[in-house]
Order: sequence, then C-alpha cells, then structure tokens
Amino acid sequence: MAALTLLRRGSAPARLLSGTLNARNPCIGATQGCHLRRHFSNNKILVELDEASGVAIMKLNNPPVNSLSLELLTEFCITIEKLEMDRSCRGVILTSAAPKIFSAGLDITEMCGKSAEHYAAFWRAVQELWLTLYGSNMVTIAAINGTSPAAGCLMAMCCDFRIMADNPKYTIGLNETQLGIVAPFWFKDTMTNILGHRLTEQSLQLGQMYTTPEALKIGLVDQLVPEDKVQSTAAAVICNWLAVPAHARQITKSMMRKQNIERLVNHREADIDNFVNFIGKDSIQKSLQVYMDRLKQRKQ
Ligand SMILES: CC/C=C\C/C=C\C/C=C\CCC/C=C/C(=O)SCCNC(=O)CCNC(=O)[C@H](O)C(C)(C)COP(=O)(O)OP(=O)(O)OC[C@H]1O[C@@H](n2cnc3c(N)ncnc32)[C@H](O)[C@@H]1OP(=O)(O)O
Repeated sequence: MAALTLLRRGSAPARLLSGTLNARNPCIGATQGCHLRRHFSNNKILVELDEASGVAIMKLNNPPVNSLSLELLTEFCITIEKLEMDRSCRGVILTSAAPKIFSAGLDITEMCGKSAEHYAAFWRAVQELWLTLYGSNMVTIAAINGTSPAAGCLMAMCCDFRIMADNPKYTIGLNETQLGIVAPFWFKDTMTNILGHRLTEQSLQLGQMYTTPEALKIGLVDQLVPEDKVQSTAAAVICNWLAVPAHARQITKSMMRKQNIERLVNHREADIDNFVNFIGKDSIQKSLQVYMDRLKQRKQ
C-alpha cells in the first residue's frame, strides 16, 4: 500500500521537476525572512512545516519514552505520506519531543500477551514505517536528541543523515538480543549498509548499545553536536542536501536502497508469519516479560 515511494515513483517525481523557485537551493527563501509555517499534529506526532525552506520538523510525541505503539506507527506513516504528497515539503527532520529519549523502540506491550491477529497488524505497521521512511523521496535527517535503542535506532538509520546530541548518557544501537528477540533481516540489512557486515554481525549478536563517541567512530551516526545545537545543525545540514538537484539525488537514493526495499516487499507476508510465530512462543513471551519487569525494577 503506502511505502515504496522511491520505487513507486521510480524516477524524479513531477512535483520536484516542476519546481522553479530556488530549485538549486530551496533554503534561500528561509534566510530571506519569508517564513510561512504550518503546524499540524496527530495525537503522537507534531509537525511544523516551513514552506519557505521546504523543511518539516517531525517530532515524536509519545511520552514518556516515545515507544512505537501501533497508534504511533500508523500516525507516523500517515504523516510521512502527507508530507511526501505536499508540494511545499522537500525534507524532514525527525526528532523527539521527549527530553533525553529519541525513541525507546517498539512498544513492548504490543508484543506481549496479545492475539496472533494483533501481532500481525502490529508487525505490518512496523514494516510500513520502515518502507515509508527508508523509501522516502524526501531528504530525511535524524536529529537524535536522546537514547535510541532497537527500532528507535532503526528509524534513525532509515534517514539520510544522523546528527546526535553529544551527551555521555545517551546510547544508540540494535539491542534486540538483550531482550531475547531477534532483529529481522531488514533491520539487519539497514545496519549492514551503514556499518558493513562484520561490525553489524558483532553489533547484532551482542545487542550492542553504543555511546555517542563510539557511534560516531563506527559511523552509526554522522555527526555529534552539543545538545542545544542539534536542531540548528540539522537545519543547516538539510539545506546542503536540498541544494543538490532533487531528481539526481532521488534516483541515487533509490539505486542505493532499492534492493533492500524489494526484499521486504517480496517477502512481506512471510515476514509477518515469521514474526507472529516467533513472538507468540511461550519462551519469547517469558523473555519479554522478564525484560519489562527488569525495566520497572530499575526504578525501585
Ligand atoms: C527465527 C526467528 C527469526 C527472525 C525473527 C522474526 C521476527 C522478529 C522478531 C522480533 C523482532 C522485534 C524487534 C524489536 C524491536 C524493538 O524495538 S524492541 C524494544 C527495545 N527497547 C528497549 O529495549 C528499550 C527499553 N527501555 C529502556 O531502556 C528505558 O526505558 C529507556 C532508556 C528508553 C528510558 O529510560 P528511563 O528514562 O529511565 O525511563 P523508564 O525506563 O523508567 O521508562 C518509563 C516507562 O516506559 C516504559 N517503557 C520503556 N521502554 C519501553 C518500550 N520499549 N515499550 C514499552 N514500554 C516501555 C517503562 O517500562 C516505564 O514504564 P512505567 O514503569 O512508568 O509504567
């Protein structure tokens, strides 16, 4: 259904080819003071679209930790698609409205004690998020202003560029094995394209969460900046990306990501069956329950 914008639209979409004003650098308008800002929000996602620059700031807003519930996942995809269809939007900065947490990853309660039908609907929504974000034509910049485990890290990895707040308390990584679960092949593929095979293998087996200097060193994030500079740096970086001729950048992005996207599209139903069977196992349910109990005990 949604997703696969890159593949569906194939080459450069008409909306970008027909753009005239500031086609070379759409951020120019923003610096000339002609700010037209549109705000819209669903329950869990806040959006501010600056029509002058063509940049939307999309904030995850699901307190306390931005866990990715079915509701949030659904709203996320609707928002990206809406922005994708909006002629005035060319790029998205993805960030968090929560202090200190970018996203805690998938909402574990959606994967515990529910029916097979629920697990299937949930997993389809997780797939949809990946397809929509990873396959977006827009420039996507992750402004990672907090800790970002598992699917939180996946969301950041789907973006074209990652800027993280240089805070010693923040970590990022795919920690699934620490929960007794397994990152699926498309999480793995996304990380492999960033880190390479060896490092991804090690990272996934250990369920490694990286500190910010470690994440920068291995290339999991592209830039570390002081916490109060995350948004301004993201705004500057996205201007550079938007200055590249859109059709050429999009075709290149499509060329780099197409294979991974097709792999999930072609195995989507089998991947859902796999998830439902896996997550429904007593042993896996027990692992998740133990993990949730530990999270709660940490506070006592
Ligand atoms: C053969 C098989 C082959 C292939 C496999 C097939 C299919 C694949 C199968 C499975 C794949 C699943 C992929 C899963 C991806 C995920 O994203 S899983 C989620 C991983 N996330 C985490 O591990 C993060 C856990 N949370 C934390 O570490 C911390 O909460 C935090 C560092 C994010 C924040 O710390 P604090 O600020 O100290 O906040 P609290 O810990 O007190 O949390 C507040 C509140 O929120 C609850 N919570 C935290 N995280 C989650 C979550 N992810 N989901 C749901 N709820 C969460 C936490 O319990 C607290 O609740 P209360 O106690 O206040 O009720």
